[in-house]
Amino acid sequence: MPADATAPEPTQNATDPNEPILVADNVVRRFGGLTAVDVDHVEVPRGKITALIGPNGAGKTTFFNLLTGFDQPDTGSWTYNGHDLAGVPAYKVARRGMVRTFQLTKVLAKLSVIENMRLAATDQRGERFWSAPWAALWRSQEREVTERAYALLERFKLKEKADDFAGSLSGGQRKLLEVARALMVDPELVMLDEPMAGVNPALKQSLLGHVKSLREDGMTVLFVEHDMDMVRDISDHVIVMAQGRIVSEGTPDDVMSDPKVIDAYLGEHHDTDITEEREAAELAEKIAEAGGKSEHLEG
Ligand SMILES: Nc1ncnc2c1ncn2[C@@H]1O[C@H](COP(=O)(O)OP(=O)(O)OP(=O)(O)O)[C@@H](O)[C@H]1O
Repeated sequence: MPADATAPEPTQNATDPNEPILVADNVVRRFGGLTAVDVDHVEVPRGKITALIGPNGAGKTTFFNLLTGFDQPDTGSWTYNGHDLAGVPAYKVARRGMVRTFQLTKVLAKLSVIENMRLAATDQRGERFWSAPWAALWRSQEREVTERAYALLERFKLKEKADDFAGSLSGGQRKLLEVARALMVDPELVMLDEPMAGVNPALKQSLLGHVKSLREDGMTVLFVEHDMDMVRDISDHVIVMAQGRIVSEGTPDDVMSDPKVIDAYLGEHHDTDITEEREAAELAEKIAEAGGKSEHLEG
C-alpha cells in the first residue's frame, strides 16, 4: 500500500499547451450490424471548450462512453496527455484527471447532496481507498474530502442544499451537482453529457458561467449538447458527428455554416416520421440562424 493512497495517479508529462489533450484514431464500435462509432481521427484541444454535436443517434454518447472507459471499442486507440487509454477502466481514467458527468441515477437521488459529493471522490479513487487499514489516515482523508465537497458546493451555490436529498433538486441544480461531483477529483479534462438538458432558463446562464469558469481555471471541457445557443455561446471548437463519423470540425461559425452539417441534421431523418423530420428541420434552421447571428454580431 503506498503511503498516499488517495493521491491521483500521476498525471502524464506531455502537457505542452499546444498539444491536444486527447487524440483518438480509428475508433470503431459496432452493435450487431450497426456501426455506432467510426471515428478515423479526432483531437480535443487543450485548455479550450469543445462541443461534440450531431443529430440523434449520431454516436456521441457511445463515443463518450468509449473514451472514458465505460464501453470497449471493436478497434481503435486514443491517448490522453500522450498516454494510451484504450483498455483502461473508467475509475482509472477518472483518477488520471479525465472525468465525465452522468444523469443522476435513482440511487444517487436517494442520497443527500453532500453524500453524492463524497461518493464521487471515493468512486474515483477506487476500492483500495476503503480497504486502507489505517483509521487515522482514513479520517484525515475523509476530512479533506468533506472540506473539498463543501467548498465546491459553495462555488456552485448548492451549500444550502448539502443535506437535502439529491432527488429533491431541480433539473438545473442536479446538473450543477453533476459538475461539482466531477470536480471532486481535480480533473484536467471535464466531459459533460448534455449539461443543458432539463435546465430552466434561470439556471442556464449560471451553468454557462460555471462551464466557462472551468476553462478559466485551466481545465479542458468537452461537452455533448443539443442546445445550439450554448454551443455558439461558449465553444472554442466544435466537432460534428453523424452516423458515427466526424463530418465537420472548426469554430462554431465554421461548422454552423457548413452545408455538410445541415445535411447531417436533415439527412438522418429522410425515412422517419413527419414529427422527427420537422424537429430536424427546425434544428437545422436553428444552426443556420445561430451561424447568421454570430456573423451579424461580428460584422
Ligand atoms: N447498447 C446499445 N446497443 C445497441 N445499440 C446501441 C447501444 N447504444 C447505442 N446504440 C445505437 O448506437 C447509435 C448511436 O447511439 P448514441 O446514443 O451514441 O447516439 P447519440 O449521438 O448520443 O444520440 P442522442 O443525441 O440521441 O443521445 C444509435 O443508433 C443507438 O441506437
